[in-house]
Amino acid sequence: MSYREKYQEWLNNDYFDQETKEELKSIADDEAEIEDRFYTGLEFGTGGIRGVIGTGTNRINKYIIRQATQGLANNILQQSKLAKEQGVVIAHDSRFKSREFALEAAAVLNGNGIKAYLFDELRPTPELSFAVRELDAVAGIVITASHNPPEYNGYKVYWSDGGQIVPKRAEGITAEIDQITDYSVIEYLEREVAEERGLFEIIGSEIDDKYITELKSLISNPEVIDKEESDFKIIYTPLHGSGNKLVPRALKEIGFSNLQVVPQQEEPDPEFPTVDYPNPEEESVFELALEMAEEEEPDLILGTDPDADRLGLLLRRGDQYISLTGNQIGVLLMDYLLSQKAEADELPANGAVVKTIVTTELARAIADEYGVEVIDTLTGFKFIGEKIKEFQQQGDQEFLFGFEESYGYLAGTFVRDKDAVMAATLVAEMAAYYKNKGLDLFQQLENLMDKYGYYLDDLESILLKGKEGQEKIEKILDTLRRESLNQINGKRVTEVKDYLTGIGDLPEANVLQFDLEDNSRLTVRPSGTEPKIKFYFTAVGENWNEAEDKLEALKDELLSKVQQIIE
Ligand SMILES: O=P(O)(O)OC[C@H]1O[C@H](O)[C@H](O)[C@@H](O)[C@@H]1O
Repeated sequence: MSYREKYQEWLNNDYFDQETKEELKSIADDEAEIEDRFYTGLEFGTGGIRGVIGTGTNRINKYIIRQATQGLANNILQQSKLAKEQGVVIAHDSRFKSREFALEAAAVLNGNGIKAYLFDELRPTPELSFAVRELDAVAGIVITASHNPPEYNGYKVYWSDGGQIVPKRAEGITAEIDQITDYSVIEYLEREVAEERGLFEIIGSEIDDKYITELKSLISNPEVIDKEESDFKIIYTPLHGSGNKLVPRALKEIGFSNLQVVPQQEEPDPEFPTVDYPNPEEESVFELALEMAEEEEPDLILGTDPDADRLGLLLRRGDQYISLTGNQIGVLLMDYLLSQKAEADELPANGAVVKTIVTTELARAIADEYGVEVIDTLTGFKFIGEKIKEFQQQGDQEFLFGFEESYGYLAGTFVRDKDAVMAATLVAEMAAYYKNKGLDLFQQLENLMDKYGYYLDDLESILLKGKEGQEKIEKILDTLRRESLNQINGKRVTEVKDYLTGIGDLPEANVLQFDLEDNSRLTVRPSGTEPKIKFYFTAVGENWNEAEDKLEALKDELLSKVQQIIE
C-alpha cells in the first residue's frame, strides 16, 4: 500500500476513532506530512521502537502499540505453551500517554489470554527487567522513549531472561507485526473483564522491596558509608522521570541520609520543562542542581534519565563541579568492584566484564591486571544482557560488570539491562570509600590512568535527518570503506575492522573501526536510536596533555575529511 492509500485507510476505516480522524483531516493539505506519517512503519532499533507521538504508521499511537503487542503476543504463543499463565510484565515512564499505552498493551495481551502484570504507576526500566525474572514472566514491555525529547514515546521489549530482545527475536516479532494489516484482527479485552478472569494484576511496592533487597547485597563497604554518612552529601535529580521512585529510597536505605532531590525536577512531568533534553549525558541538565549546590556544597550530584537506566554525575573539586564521561564512570566502577572483590578474595577465576566495541579500552588494561577477561559486544545494552544469559547457559564464565560509554552500567545478575538506580548507589558508595581515603573520584581516575595509560575518549555526532540525511550517512561510511585510511594524525593504521564482514563472533553491523600504531582508535557507525552518524575517538598518551592533544588532532583530521565527503 502506498502512503496515500494507508492515509485513506486510516481516515475511512471504522476501527480508528474520531480523534484520530480529526488529526488526519487537519493535515489533508500537507502532502509531505502525510508522506512522513505513512511512508513507513516503526522498527526495533538499538533500544526498541521509538517515534514521535501522533497519528500514522510512522508515529507512536495506541494503534501502533496494539499492533506491536498483537505481534508480540503471536510470537509468545508460538514459543511457549505456558506463556499465558506466565504472563508479561508492563512498566512505563513519565511521558505523554505512557500510562494509556501501557493499559492498551495489557488489553491486547489479555485479549490473547495472556496474563498482564502492570506496575501501579511509573517505574525505572531496570526494575521491569528485574520483575520479569522475579515473576517468572515470559516477557516484559516498557513504554518509554528513554532520554528522547518530550514529543517521543516508545516500546521496549524484554524476554524471560530479563534482557531486552536481541535482533533475531526482534525479527521474529516484527514478522508477526508486519502480518497485521487489518487492525480489527487485534484481540482486546476490557480491563474489568480481564480482572475478573485473573488476567490483569497490578504490582508495585512488593517488587520495589525485593529489588532494594537485591541492590543492598551489592554494597561492599557498608561501614564506610556509615562512617561518612552525615558528612557525605548528595544532590539527586530524576529529571522529571521514574528515577525518583527508587533512587532516593535506595540511597537512604544503604545509609546516605544526607540527600536532597532537586525540587523543581522531582515530580514526573512529560514536558521535562526544566531541561532541553532529559539526558544526563548533557551537563546542562544539572543547572538547577548546581544552583542548589552553591548553598549545599554536596560531594556528588547525580542525575538519571526519564526511565532511569542512564546515570550522569558531577563531583565537587574545591568550589567547582566537574563531570565525568560514561567511560570514566564505567572504568571507575569496574575497578572499584574488581578491587573490592580481590581484597575480599572473592574474585572468581572465570570472571568477565562485558562492554561494547565503542566503549573505552582502558577497561581492558585494568581488567587484565585482575586476570578478568573483557568481552566486547556490538552497541546496545541488550547484547550485554544476552552475554549474562550465555554465561549462565554455558556455565563457563561469571558476569562481574557491564558498561557502555553511553552512561549505562550493570553489576550483579538480578537485573539484565543498564541500571541507573544501581549505578547511583554504587557510585555513591565508591565516592564515599575514596573520600575516606582522602581522594575524590577524579583523583582516583588519574591514579588509574597513571598506572594503566592515559586513555581519553570522545564522541562526536552529526545530526542528519530524513531520507537525505540517511543517504549522507551511507555516503560517509561507503567513502571511508572504499578509501581505507592508511594513516591518521601521522600514525599508521595497523588494523581496519569492517564489522559488516562479521568480526570474531559478532553479528554483522554497519561499523568501521581503525586502530592506530599508538593504540589510538577511531570508530564510525550510524546511531540506532537517532538520525545521527557517530564518531568515537580514543587517544592514548603518556600523560593527560599528550593524550588530549592527540585526541584533538584525531578529531580534526577525521571530521574535516567527513565534511569534505558530505559537502
Ligand atoms: O548509538 P545508538 O545506537 O544511538 O545507541 C546509544 C544507546 O542508546 C540506548 O540508550 C541503548 O539502550 C544503549 O544501549 C545505546 O548504547
